[in-house]
Amino acid sequence: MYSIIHCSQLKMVWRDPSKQDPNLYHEGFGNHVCSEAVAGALPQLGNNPQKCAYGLYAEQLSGTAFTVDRAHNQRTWLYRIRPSVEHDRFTRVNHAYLISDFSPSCPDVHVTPTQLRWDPFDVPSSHSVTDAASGTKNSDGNNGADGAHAVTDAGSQDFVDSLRTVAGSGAPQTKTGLAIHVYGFNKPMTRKSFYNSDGDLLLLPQQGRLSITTEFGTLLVSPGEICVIGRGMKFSIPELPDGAEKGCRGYILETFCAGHWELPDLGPIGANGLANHRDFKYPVARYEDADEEWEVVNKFMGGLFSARQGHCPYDVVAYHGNYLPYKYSLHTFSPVGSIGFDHPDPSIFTVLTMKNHATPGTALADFVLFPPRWLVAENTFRPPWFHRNVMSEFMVNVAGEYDAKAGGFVPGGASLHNCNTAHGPDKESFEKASNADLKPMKVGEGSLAIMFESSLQLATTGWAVKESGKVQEGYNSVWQDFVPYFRKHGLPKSGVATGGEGAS
Ligand SMILES: O=C(O)Cc1cc(O)ccc1O
Ligand SMILES: [Fe+2]
Repeated sequence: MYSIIHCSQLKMVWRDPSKQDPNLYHEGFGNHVCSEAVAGALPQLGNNPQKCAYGLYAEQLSGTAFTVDRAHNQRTWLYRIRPSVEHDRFTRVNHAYLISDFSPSCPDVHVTPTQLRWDPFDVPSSHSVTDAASGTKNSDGNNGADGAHAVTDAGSQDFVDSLRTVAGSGAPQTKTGLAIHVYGFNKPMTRKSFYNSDGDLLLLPQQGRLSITTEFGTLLVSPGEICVIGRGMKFSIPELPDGAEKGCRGYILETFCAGHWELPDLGPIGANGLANHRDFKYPVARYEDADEEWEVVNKFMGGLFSARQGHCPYDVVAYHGNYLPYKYSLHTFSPVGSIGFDHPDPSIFTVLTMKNHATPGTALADFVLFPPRWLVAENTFRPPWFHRNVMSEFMVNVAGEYDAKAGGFVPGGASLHNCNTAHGPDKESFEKASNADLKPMKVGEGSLAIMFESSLQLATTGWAVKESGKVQEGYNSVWQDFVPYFRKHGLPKSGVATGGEGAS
């Protein structure tokens, strides 16, 4: 897991980025990676020689405190054309829909234990030009010291403009909690770079492939894949995919805590299975040496701040380290399941976990997948059972149909079943599954549903439950009028156990 990997494609001093294979990645979750776009750009010894090769500047980006134990310590050394610090002062930019205060008394927040389900959130089409579509607007200034300005024109939106917070808990300032956002953009980020000081971002594209430029190189992330961009890493989405008239939509899980995603322990499953190390892909170094006006937007303590700089921030010629953005194809997940009886807990489908080290076994967040799989369990109600989970469950349908819902949970849509909120199969799915012929059957073919599961209670935003207009008002009616079959057995209206005769 902690081996050093060198980019094997280095045959000459410099590689032409236009000829770069878009499928060239380093592989292996948690690896220390060495990558050079110019041979010899990495120091032969140490991290910060008196003079770096090619006159590059050495810069360390840490992802954990310097003192974190070796197994969890993350940092990367960047060798770049200019140091990142060469930028102007930050000015405050208001963003109307990015929320980071989830206390129940906050006016932007709407708290309810009721089951919630959303139709797909809107994505502006390539020609939409309404004011309302713009997520960012001028602020009144910030403490008088920094001026304020808008970062976007009204109308079409880029990735940053389009961010809308749906739900969350905790606060970035104290590095506790998480937020769930949705994006829907139709405009490239032109000479605009973004980094998040509030936490790691797990991006789940649902519509439209993302071409993500990062300081470490490029990641192409299609629906069916996820990517993780760590706290402090700069990135841009500078182009729209071919045929992107419908725009790009996806969900983001932002984790505020100081830790990072880990592969779950496998326990008795053994050394292999679920998400395998080698299927995690890291970008290869790639740089632009350009003196041009760039805007760097930083999300910091829940707010957006913007600074200008006169050079392209993607000027990293070489890097080595283990604090890196990465992508993962959900199609490479190797599921395990019940081959006897009973429907197992969905923790068997955990792709990545964000551990809460204060409460072992109870994750701040788990990223869970419902992959295509065979169901063979005998004498079993095979879909998810009725349950009241102590963890909160935010689900997204990326594609196809989810087996516990007979409709309504549509691709691009989402649902939230909060801490202790009862849910499970709807009436139609219950009747169908409890009378089904239990032949081996494949579920989930061509479909993809995921869950952000959290030990925290999740507050929803006013935008998500009201302004967006996407909440399905009648959702909870799918669980009404279950037949009380018990009554067909002619038993008395009340009863009581007589003693310990049933104890095991
Ligand atoms: O509620 C859901 O659909 C998610 C889920 C799936 C499952 O198989 C078991 C429990 C669970 O919460
Ligand atoms: Fe559930």
